[in-house]
Amino acid sequence: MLELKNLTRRFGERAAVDGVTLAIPQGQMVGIIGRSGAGKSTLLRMVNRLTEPTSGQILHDGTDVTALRGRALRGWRTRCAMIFQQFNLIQRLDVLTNVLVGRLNHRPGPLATLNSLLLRFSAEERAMALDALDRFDLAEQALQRADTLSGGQQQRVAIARAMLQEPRLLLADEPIASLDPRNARVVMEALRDVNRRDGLTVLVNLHHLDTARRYCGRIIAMQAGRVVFDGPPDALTPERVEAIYGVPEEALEAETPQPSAA
Ligand SMILES: Nc1ncnc2c1ncn2[C@@H]1O[C@H](COP(=O)(O)OP(=O)(O)OP(=O)(O)O)[C@@H](O)[C@H]1O
Repeated sequence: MLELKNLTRRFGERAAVDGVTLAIPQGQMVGIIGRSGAGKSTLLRMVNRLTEPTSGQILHDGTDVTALRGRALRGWRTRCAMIFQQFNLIQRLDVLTNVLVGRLNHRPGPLATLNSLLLRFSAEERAMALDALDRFDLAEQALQRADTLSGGQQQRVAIARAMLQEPRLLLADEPIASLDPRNARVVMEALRDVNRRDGLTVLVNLHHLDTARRYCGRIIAMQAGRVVFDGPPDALTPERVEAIYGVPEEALEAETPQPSAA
C-alpha cells in the first residue's frame, strides 16, 4: 500500500501540490489527469523523491519514504521505477545495454561499482534483459543503437529497463505524450501488462481522458495541486469532466494538440 498524507510541495508562494492524501493498494493501475500545471508531474516526482516534499508524508507498506536517506533512498528508487515522456535512454548505446542499466543499483560493493562503470554484466543479467526485450517484442532490436528506434520502441525499452530494477511500483510521467496513436496504444498495453502480470502498482499521468478511461481502473483528477476527483472511470461524468477542466470534454479534445508521429 502506498499512502500519501497531506503531501504538499511549494515553489515559492505557489503550491504545486497542495495537501494531497491518497491510499493506493498494491496492484492498482491509476491514471492521473488534469490540466497542464495541475501538479501531476510534481506529485509523481515526489513519490520517488526526485522532488522533495515541502511537508506531508509518503508511506509504502508502513515505511516512511519521506525519511529515507542514502542507501535506503537508493533502494526505494529501485523499487519505485520511473519512465518519462522523453524516454531518457542513452542514445549512443545499444538497446540491450540500455536495459541492463536497470540492474546497476542492484549491485553492492566496490567491485560492483567498477563493473558498473565499465558496464560489465553477468550472463544471468544479460538473459534477464533479453527476456524483458522479448516480452515487449524488441528482441530483434537488442543490438541496435537506441537512437535508431521509433519513439514507441524507445518507450518500451524504457519499460524493459524499469522492469530490470524488479520494482513494486512504476511511475509513468506522460509516457505517451510524444507518440502517435498506434505507438501510444502499444505502450499503454505494455503498462497494463506489467500491472496485470507482475502485480505492479502503476501510476500514470495522462493528457487524454479516453486513454485514462480505457486503461485505468482508478482515475485521480488534479486541479491547482488538489485532488478533485478520485474514482472509477464510470464515475467521471460529463459534469465532472467540465468541473475538472473548466470546459466540456468535446472542447478539450479540440484544444489538445495532436501528438507528432514517432
Ligand atoms: N521546478 C519548479 N520550479 C518552479 N515551479 C515549478 C517547478 N516544477 C513545477 N512547477 C510549477 O508547479 C505547478 C505544477 O507543475 P506540474 O509540472 O507538476 O504540473 P502538471 O500537471 O504535471 O503539468 P503538465 O501536464 O504541463 O506537465 C506549475 O505551476 C509549475 O509551473
